[in-house]
Amino acid sequence: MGDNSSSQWNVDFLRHDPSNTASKRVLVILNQPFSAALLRRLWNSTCWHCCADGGANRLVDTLLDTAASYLPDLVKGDLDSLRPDVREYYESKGVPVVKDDDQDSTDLMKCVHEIIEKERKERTNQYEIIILGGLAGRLDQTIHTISYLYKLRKVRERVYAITDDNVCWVLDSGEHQIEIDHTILGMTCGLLPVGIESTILSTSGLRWNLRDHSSSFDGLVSSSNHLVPGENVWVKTSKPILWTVELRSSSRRVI
Ligand SMILES: Nc1ncnc2c1ncn2[C@@H]1O[C@H](COP(=O)(O)OP(=O)(O)OP(=O)(O)O)[C@@H](O)[C@H]1O
Ligand SMILES: Cc1ncc(C[n+]2csc(CCO)c2C)c(N)n1
Repeated sequence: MGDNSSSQWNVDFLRHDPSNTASKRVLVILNQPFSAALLRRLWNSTCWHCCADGGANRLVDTLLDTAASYLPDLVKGDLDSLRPDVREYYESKGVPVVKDDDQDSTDLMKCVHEIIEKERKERTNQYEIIILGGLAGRLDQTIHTISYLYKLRKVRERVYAITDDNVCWVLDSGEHQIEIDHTILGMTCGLLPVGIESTILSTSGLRWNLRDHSSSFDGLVSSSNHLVPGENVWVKTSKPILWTVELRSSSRRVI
């Protein structure tokens, strides 16, 4: 959380056997397409599940006749996208559907506020937050998701955004060890200097490494970089930077 410390990262929440760590994570489902395979993996590695408004439509439409086995703990938002049939379905199953009309915060923000409230009530440590969706589709929403990752990094340890194609999170200023599971992650990755003037980057474990090199949005942007088989990644950055890595296409299909 912005203290220039050294952090360890992994994507254990994408593994098949994460049940021992599910209790520390929560899932926010946005209104964007996702595969049933990805949803099931994330569901099993999280202990609380919230749909942002039309995210509930996606859940029902993706799970079809297995929807009753994956009931969310909450549907929250301004509810302008939630279909009446989906609302009726979840209400009939006892799922709380909560309308929040605030026009200065997005449905994603409304869900995160619920997580903060949950932590306050439980007097528990912070949950890790997995955001499903929000990285494609409307550009304003996509940029909002990334901006929110940046804002949340100031107050929370771990927030990830994931789709069938990518997983990304903000690496705060400091050093980062990123454990790479090559059975889950694809080859391509990027270090994207979003929202900062510039950063000084050093890396190892990439095909194209940098050493004390300046990176900025109107200068060097490390896109289309590659992971190296068998290696983990190390990043040192003087300013927060967005780390993104492609998911292996097989992890979208296998449940
Ligand atoms: N086209 C999109 N591209 C990227 N993210 C999206 C898109 N549509 C929705 N989302 C994400 O899903 C959440 C719920 O979306 P929904 O469609 O239900 O409501 P919205 O009215 O589009 O969003 P909001 O009310 O937050 O502006 C949004 O807050 C956003 O994070
Ligand atoms: C400066 C400014 N720009 C845009 C919005 C619009 N807006 C932002 S979040 C939100 C809620 C969507 O469910 C809406 C309508 C605003 N309020 N203030």
